[in-house]
Amino acid sequence: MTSYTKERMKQLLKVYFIMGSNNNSTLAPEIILEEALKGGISIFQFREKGTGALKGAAKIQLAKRMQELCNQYHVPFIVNDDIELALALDADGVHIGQDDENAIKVRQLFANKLVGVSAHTIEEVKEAIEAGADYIGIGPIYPTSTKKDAKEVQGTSLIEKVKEANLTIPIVGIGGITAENAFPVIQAGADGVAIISEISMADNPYEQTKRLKKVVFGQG
Ligand SMILES: Cc1ncc(COP(=O)(O)OP(=O)(O)O)c(N)n1
Ligand SMILES: Cc1nc(C(=O)O)sc1CCOP(=O)(O)O
Ligand SMILES: [Mg+2]
Repeated sequence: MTSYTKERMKQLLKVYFIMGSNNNSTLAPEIILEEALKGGISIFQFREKGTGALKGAAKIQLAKRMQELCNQYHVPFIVNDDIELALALDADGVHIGQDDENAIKVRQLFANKLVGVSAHTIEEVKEAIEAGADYIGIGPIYPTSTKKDAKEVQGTSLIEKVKEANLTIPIVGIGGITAENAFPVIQAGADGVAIISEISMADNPYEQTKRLKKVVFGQG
């Protein structure tokens, strides 16, 4: 664990926005991120992967611009998968999946930073806790077309299992989450929702973020 308490971590997970340069429609990624920041996202993950993803200097430059925006709004900036980039930018943390760098090693490398781990079974959740993860990402909750290699849709079943097992690690649900279907994820026991397309492809990312935030706080 880092210096973030579990309670603080749970607050940060409320509306977790994730994006890269290929998740947008007409607006530029930086514009979308700033609108989402104004709308009240609680944490941001830079996830530059998939068709047409930037590489090399272009990727680093975009990451830096997005990090600067997050800093302006005092929102933690997390890097997906790319440990080297996270270290180079002194990011606030990293998110890794089961096919990425080993969680124990990542925990050591990012001793005072946030480490998020994806989990699809209760065993993976327990392993992530053992490795010292600050939070777990559970998904896909609903069908998603954003991640081509997503696992089978599991609804909220694993979230419920984690709560039944009295495991207190902060949880964020991910995959196909919209303002219309977010509340059951919270009701099942997640601390927040992780979103790509519902915000990044929205006509108005600011309004969409505000809508999601209301739902997560039970005011939707
Ligand atoms: C918050 C959050 N949860 C889960 C994931 C998925 O991570 P992973 O399984 O490593 O897949 P990729 O995102 O790397 O394709 C995530 N990124 N964020
Ligand atoms: C990045 C990611 N991880 C998932 C998982 O199940 O671990 S689903 C997913 C894509 C989330 O995008 P959208 O909000 O557009 O469905
Ligand atoms: Mg990954």
